Amino acid sequence: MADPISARPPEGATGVLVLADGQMIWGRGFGATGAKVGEVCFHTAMTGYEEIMTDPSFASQIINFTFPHIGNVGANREDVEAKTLHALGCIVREDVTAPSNFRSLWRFDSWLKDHDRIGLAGVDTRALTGLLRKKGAQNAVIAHDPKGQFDIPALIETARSWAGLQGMDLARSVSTHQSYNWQEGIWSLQNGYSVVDNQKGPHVVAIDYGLKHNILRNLVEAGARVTVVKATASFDEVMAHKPDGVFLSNGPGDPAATAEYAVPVIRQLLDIKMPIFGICLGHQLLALAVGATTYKMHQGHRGANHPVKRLDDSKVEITSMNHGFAVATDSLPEQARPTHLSLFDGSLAGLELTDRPAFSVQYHPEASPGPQDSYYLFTKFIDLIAKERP
Ligand SMILES: NC(=O)CC[C@H](N)C(=O)O
Repeated sequence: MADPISARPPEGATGVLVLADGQMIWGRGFGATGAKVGEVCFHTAMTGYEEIMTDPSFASQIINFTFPHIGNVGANREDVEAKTLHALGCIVREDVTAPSNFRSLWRFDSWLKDHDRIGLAGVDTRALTGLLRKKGAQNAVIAHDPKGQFDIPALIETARSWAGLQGMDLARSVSTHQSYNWQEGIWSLQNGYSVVDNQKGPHVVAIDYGLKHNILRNLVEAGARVTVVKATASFDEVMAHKPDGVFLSNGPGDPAATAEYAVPVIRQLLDIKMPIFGICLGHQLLALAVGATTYKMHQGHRGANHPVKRLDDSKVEITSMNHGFAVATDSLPEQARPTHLSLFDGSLAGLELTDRPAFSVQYHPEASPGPQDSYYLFTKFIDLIAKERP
């Protein structure tokens, strides 16, 4: 490798990804200018870049998209998973084109710029993915300057001195500050989003560690009346809403760090046999609450076609995944039964408690983006509540 400090950008480079080990990946910057530090990881979904960029689970992450054409349907108000973009930026193969979609409101690059997110185009994203598979997710800086002037030593230092996601609680920073009700169902081409009034349905309190809107929509479609509360809500604050069931959401960062304030609340909910359903970070927190441990994965799972084996009937669900931490299967206590396994690496993809009405999955059944094989889990939760709280 060339001396990283003296390596010059190729002609016309207006963007760069600087890895903590000093490697530089040059390209054409787009979106906002400046520099941002985070973890660079790769995502293999072929569609759904709006959902991915707005998913709060991607806070402090830079997404390297393996699909080469990203941004070509622009951005709209319907496909977002949160009010703003949460991924720090993205790396793409092809330059962003003008949007070609009747729903598009913004060009992808101006959408990034408006939300202070940096893009890097013209990168050999396959080679970068190869590097990330080999070395694992990397701490890095993504930078964009239209004049192509970069203080490389300073960027390397920023990437090197960033603490990394391990030990980092990010749920608190992306969570809502105030409780609110949610009534929107899932989107259809004919009707867009409809308001679903489930006043008589079971009341689900969703703890927002960084939740995605499509999870709330699926809970509503399954029949729940939904109230969202902040990540740091106490047991009493949760119970003040008189829940029939509690949902633990997905979210960014290290589950072991978020556990400090989330686990005591979950344990109290388990003690009163509250029906619980957790997704992704919520799954990890449920596992931590019963004494299991989590670990940081080498490269993580991020894509929309991850096969998962359902152990009860050996059926395979094709799932959407986005996680960089996982629950250590061998750390599960006796009363936590593995229900799903990743067919990519055998890691734990779901569990169920045998002595409490609680279950969780590591993947994203709300399928946003991705296949809808696992929508049934939302109904399973509502059925569980009906059984436990007739
Ligand atoms: N989507 C999520 O909830 C991600 C959970 C956790 N931050 C992880 O990376 O494993």
